[in-house]
Amino acid sequence: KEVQQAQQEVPAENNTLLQTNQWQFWNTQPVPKMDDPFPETSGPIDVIKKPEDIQKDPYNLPAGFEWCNLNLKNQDDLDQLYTLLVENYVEDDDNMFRFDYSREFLRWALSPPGQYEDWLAGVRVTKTKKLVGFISGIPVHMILQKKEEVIKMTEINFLCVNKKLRSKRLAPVLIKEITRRVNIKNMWQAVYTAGVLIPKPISIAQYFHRSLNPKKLIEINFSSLGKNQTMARVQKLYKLPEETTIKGLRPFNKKDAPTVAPMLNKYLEQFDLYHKFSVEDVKHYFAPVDNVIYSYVVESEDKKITDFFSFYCLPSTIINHPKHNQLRAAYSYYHFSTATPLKDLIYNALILAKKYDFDVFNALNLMENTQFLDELLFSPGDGNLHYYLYNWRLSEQFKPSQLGMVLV
Ligand SMILES: CCCCCCCCCCCCCC(=O)SCCNC(=O)CCNC(=O)[C@H](O)C(C)(C)COP(=O)(O)OP(=O)(O)OC[C@H]1O[C@@H](n2cnc3c(N)ncnc32)[C@H](O)[C@@H]1OP(=O)(O)O
Ligand SMILES: CNCCCN(C)c1ncc(F)c(N2CC(C(=O)NCc3cnc4ccccn34)C2)n1
Repeated sequence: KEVQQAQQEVPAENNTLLQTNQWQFWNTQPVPKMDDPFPETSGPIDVIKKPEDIQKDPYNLPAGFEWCNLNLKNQDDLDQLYTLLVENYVEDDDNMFRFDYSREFLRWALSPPGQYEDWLAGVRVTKTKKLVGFISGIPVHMILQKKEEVIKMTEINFLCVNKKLRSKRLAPVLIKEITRRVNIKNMWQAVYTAGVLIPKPISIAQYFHRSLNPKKLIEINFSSLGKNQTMARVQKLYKLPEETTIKGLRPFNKKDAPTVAPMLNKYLEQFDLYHKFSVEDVKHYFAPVDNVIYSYVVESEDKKITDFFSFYCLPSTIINHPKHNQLRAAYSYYHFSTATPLKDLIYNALILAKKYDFDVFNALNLMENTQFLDELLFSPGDGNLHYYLYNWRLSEQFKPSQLGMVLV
């Protein structure tokens, strides 16, 4: 009571000394505090535990709610997850856009090789069975700085609580429950990203956008006309050829997986954080699926694969716009180059994205992406993507160029 009283008297910005409620949940978790110093060597934060130390039963939910495992092969579960996210998932700060991950996309992103059936954790209203909360984990083999050490961990994503149930501390319960389900599988680390700042980012990447349909982007206020720019001038500036320009460019197919996997892993070795792709992973993640994932290889005269790029399809709902209701966005995913310069590969990705009627092509400034952002006319976005590790303290802050992994 007296703290609240004191906080009222002291202006918010400088009552941090009195701040007793900041990071109330995250301060209980094995993640670095915002102002922790860096240790000599990287390593786990928590005491080493065993699966048998982990509680067997799920965390308690408020009365009237129950846990469920989603099975995305079941159309009804898939519909419920799609509906929860399309109505309640990430929006920009001005609430103009909300992600619209499609059903096909969710099945692709959440059913990789080795997936566990209890890592798609949902919360339902007991009476109506309506899905009102969700969090997902998928298994990944991560390489962290030391090239020979592969850490089996989970990649967490799609944390979502129905808008009507916000600020009831449901997120910590979802996070603790997925942690329990991962620990039981003898895995103790996680990787995740978020637009929000929480303790404690290992790196902060920035979004960049390349206009493909500038007229629509300006109409929906995604972009704006520069002061001495006309619409005609802007459309000319961003115009792309009808056809691709790289000889030997063709869609990736599953038969390429045994060749592409080792080449992709080799390319990613230059970074300090990335995951190792099995041949099965490459088959799953890169087999083209319309309106989900687009992947291409460059094949030389003697049928050798020399280069690879991919982008994923993530539309956004345009909230309350009279003329447009969907922004079609393509996001740069994984690539490698051994013969064709990266900027030529991505230039061809732009040509293909335009051909598939995307409005914008987004990329982060991680991996070697800064090599092409300026030349291919990307502009910096307002979104930052914070990268996080759970239960792992790094010996240094990573620059985005040290990151070799893209989450959807
Ligand atoms: C070893 C295995 C470990 C596995 C787990 C690894 C960790 C995984 C971590 C999750 C990775 C997710 C990756 C993605 O999916 S990032 C995308 C997250 N989803 C959205 O932004 C969708 C729209 N928003 C919502 O649905 C809700 O606002 C959510 C569910 C996000 C919070 O619900 P609500 O707004 O009703 O709040 P609350 O009262 O329940 O809880 C408040 C507490 O929650 C902390 N909070 C708020 N937003 C986030 C966030 N994005 N990551 C982590 N923590 C977050 C907040 O700081 C506060 O804690 P503290 O400040 O008091 O300490
Ligand atoms: C945990 N998963 C990480 C990736 C999720 N991804 C794709 C994402 N995470 C945070 C962002 F900041 C972001 N941005 C793309 C940039 C952008 O396009 N901003 C305008 C915009 C259009 N639609 C939306 C929807 C929500 C937020 C901003 N939006 C900013 N993307």
